[in-house]
Amino acid sequence: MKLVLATGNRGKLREFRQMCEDEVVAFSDLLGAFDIVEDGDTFAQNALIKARTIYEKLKEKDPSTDYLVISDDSGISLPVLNGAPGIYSARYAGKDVTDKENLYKLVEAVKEKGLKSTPAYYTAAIAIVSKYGEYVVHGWMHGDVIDEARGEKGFGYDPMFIPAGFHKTLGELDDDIKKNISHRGKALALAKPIIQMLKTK
Ligand SMILES: O=c1nc[nH]c2c1ncn2[C@H]1C[C@H](O)[C@@H](COP(=O)(O)OP(=O)(O)OP(=O)(O)O)O1
Ligand SMILES: [Mg+2]
Repeated sequence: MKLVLATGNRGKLREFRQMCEDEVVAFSDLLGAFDIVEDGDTFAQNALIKARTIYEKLKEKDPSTDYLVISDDSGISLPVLNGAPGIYSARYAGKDVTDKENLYKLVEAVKEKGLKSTPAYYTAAIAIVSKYGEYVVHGWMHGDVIDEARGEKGFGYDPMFIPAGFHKTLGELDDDIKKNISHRGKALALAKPIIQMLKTK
């Protein structure tokens, strides 16, 4: 069974493909690319919005196929910023901004607090939508963000995030380290048995 991933984020698509044994198809390959309005109040609500939207459009297009759609809504939260940017991580620097603009705005926010580093955590909510129902699982990754960006690996805020127990940023660490400790990897570890159960129904 193909897993359809309801994301437009290339970094996420790469990581899901690295972590999933099943073939992961980007929804844009089946439906063309389009934005989905994420107006939920939580990561879980936004993940469900994305997975439901793609599932419904696929069913309209091809009613005879059983699709299993998964999505990921994720972000970074800083207690020193009362949890910001949180669910607004993708648009922290504004509408239609790049990862780099978001990253450097958060680096500046850490500097404005007069800090060299401060605790932070990533949250990932993965939603699964199929004809048998809907499921949501979560994963978190704790660490610190620093007042500079180091390395080009990963995506988004990775160059300023140092996972707990490490001294390098996720911009400096390889994907094969990140996938074993990340919020996305932990959420996917919970999603996989559900996906397996749905595949065998
Ligand atoms: O592992 C990560 N490493 C670095 N940054 C990350 C990570 N995980 C999420 N993030 C950041 C990127 C984006 O600024 C926001 C996700 O926003 P989010 O709406 O879930 O994703 P998105 O808009 O990029 O793509 P989509 O909604 O199509 O899945 O948090
Ligand atoms: Mg998004």
